[in-house]
This record gives sequence, C-alpha cells and structure tokens, in this order.
Amino acid sequence: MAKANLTFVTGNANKLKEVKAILSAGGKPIEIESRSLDIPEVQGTTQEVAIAKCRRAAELLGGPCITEDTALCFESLHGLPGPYIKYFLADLGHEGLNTLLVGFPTKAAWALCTFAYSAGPGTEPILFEGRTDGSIVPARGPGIFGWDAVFEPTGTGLTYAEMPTDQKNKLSHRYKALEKLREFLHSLD
Ligand SMILES: O=P(O)(O)OP(=O)(O)OP(=O)(O)OC[C@H]1O[C@@H](n2cnc3c(O)ncnc32)[C@H](O)[C@@H]1O
Ligand SMILES: [Mg+2]
Repeated sequence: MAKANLTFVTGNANKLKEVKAILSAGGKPIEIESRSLDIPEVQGTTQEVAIAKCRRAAELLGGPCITEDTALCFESLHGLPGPYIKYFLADLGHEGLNTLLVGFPTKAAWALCTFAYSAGPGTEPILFEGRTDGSIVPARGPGIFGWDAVFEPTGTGLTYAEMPTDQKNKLSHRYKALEKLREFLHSLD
C-alpha cells in the first residue's frame, strides 16, 4: 500500500526531525521517505493553504505524499498570524511577536498543525489537525526551531524550546495531528 513509498514533502529540517522522532517513538510504525521541495503557499484559511500545498506536492512527485503546515494563532488577534506566522517570525523575530500583543488583555495562543495526505495527483487531499493551547511569552530557551522559544503550552511552565525533545513530542500540535494521520494510514492496510 501507499505507506512504503509515502513521501513527506517539506523544506524544514526541524519539522522532519520531529516527525521522524514521533513516528518512531511508539505505535505501529509508519515508513516515510522525505523530499525537500519548497512549494509556493497560497493565502487562505489553514485548511485551504494545506490542501493547495499537498495537491501541488503530489503533482510534482507524481505519487502519494504528505505535507504539513503549522500555524501560530493569537487569540487577541482572532487567530492571526495563523498560517502566515513564518513571515511574521522572519520579519519581527521573537521580540516582535511579543510586541504585537502589547496592550491586548490576553497573550493566549494556540499552535495548529495540519497534515495533508494525498493518494496521488488529482486526488483530494485529506486533512489531520492537531492543536495545543498556550501563551506567547518573552523568549526562553534555545532559539533553534522557529517560535519554540516564545510559546509556552498551558500548564507546563516551560516553553517548547525549554522542554526536552520527548516532552514536546508528547504534547505538541504536531504529535496530536500525527496520531490522527497514523490511525488513518493504518486503516488503509
Ligand atoms: O516546507 P514546509 O513544510 O512548508 O516548512 P516551513 O518552514 O515553510 O513551514 P510552514 O510553512 O508550516 O511555516 C510554519 C512556520 O512556523 C515554524 N514552525 C513550524 N513548526 C514549529 C514548531 O513546532 N515550533 C516552532 N516553530 C515552528 C516554521 O519554522 C515556520 O517559520
Ligand atoms: Mg512552508
């Protein structure tokens, strides 16, 4: 079935590392290959962005694939920057993300991961979402992966960046979405 030649298309090495770690940490194994392709991202809802990227990835690959999109949503900004967080982070940095929320009553935020699976070119991608709630804080911990240093999941007292990898990988938005994807892929067996 599709699993053996299922390709995860991403240009982000940190994402790939976490996906491999989560998939090998437990449960029935899923084998994936990876391919680094930088695919233009459309504007729209997180679902529209995810579907368009996966559809394009399947066309380029000529076969089944998965893609992943991560959004960081601020409650005070009604869910923005959302799927556009990459550009906000690149231009404003960790400090700027905090500054955006100055004057707003809540720093609450949620991380949303959307995996998309396509069975091949021309098929409609299927989405799997995972959400972790938390808040935006001044940066703490190593600034290795994206906005990890400014996102503190509720109830942990630690930012993603301060956590040991296996702690993040058991509660993260990515972990929750991957659990759903894993179940779906096994149902294809
Ligand atoms: O090729 P793709 O898979 O699209 O990789 P990308 O880096 O472009 O990723 P996105 O389009 O999903 O943009 C998400 C942004 O959020 C960052 N990011 C994604 N997952 C993260 C996580 O778990 N912790 C911190 N930052 C993360 C990532 O570095 C980007 O700046
Ligand atoms: Mg991207």
